[in-house]
Amino acid sequence: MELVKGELVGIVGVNGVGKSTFLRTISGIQPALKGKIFIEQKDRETLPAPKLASLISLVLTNQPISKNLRVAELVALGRQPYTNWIGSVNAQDKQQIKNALKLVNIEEIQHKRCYELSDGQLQKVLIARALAQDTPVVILDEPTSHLDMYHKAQVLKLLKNLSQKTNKAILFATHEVNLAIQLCDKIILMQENKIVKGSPQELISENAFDSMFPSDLIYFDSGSHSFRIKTT
Ligand SMILES: Nc1ncnc2c1ncn2[C@@H]1O[C@H](COP(=O)(O)OP(=O)(O)OP(=O)(O)O)[C@@H](O)[C@H]1O
Repeated sequence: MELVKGELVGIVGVNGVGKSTFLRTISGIQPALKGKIFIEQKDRETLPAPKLASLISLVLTNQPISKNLRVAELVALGRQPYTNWIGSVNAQDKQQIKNALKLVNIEEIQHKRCYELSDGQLQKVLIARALAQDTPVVILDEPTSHLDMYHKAQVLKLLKNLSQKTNKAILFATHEVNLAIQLCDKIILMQENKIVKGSPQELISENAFDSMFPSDLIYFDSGSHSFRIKTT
């Protein structure tokens, strides 16, 4: 598989199919059982941790964070791969932090403590931290879990805009298939015995979504490009 700069790529698939395992493997949290990962032509396994941190940023669900920190402080942690051993930020770091807050549109809440934020706001802060890290690749695991329908759409729309504005490759795992179809440039559909990838339109025309779930309860409606519940 290939990730291209400026593209938003969603990974979809049923619970337990391996989406998170795949993302953890790409980002180096766990070793690959098989295969190789190259980032900007460099073999990931040969990259020292600080170099890897300048290439891939990661936003995980339920990752432990210190909610006592203020928003701007948490975003500033994204600069950690570039700061000196005491973590002091220079003018360039400050500019990157400012840019990240602006891109995600959270400047107004930058002085709030993270425990004061809603789940949707916190998710944006974590995305801003990844942007402050200034990497060509951003990986997110279920960035919209715990969010209501409006905020799910808002976060995914934000990722779409960021991929275009910042020219980053953004890869995320999601259960929001209907939203992914509307917003992603490419979709990777993981199934137990095969992986299909392509533009949403390509996957729809190949009827790839038809076999995603057991057919007793829901079905893929090719007219509305969305999953629907069977009423009979
Ligand atoms: N630490 C672990 N040790 C052993 N097996 C694991 C571990 N983590 C995950 N698995 C197993 O690996 C498989 C893939 O899990 P993974 O979490 O990657 O799936 P997923 O597609 O992200 O699922 P979900 O949509 O439920 O988050 C599952 O069968 C899971 O039980």
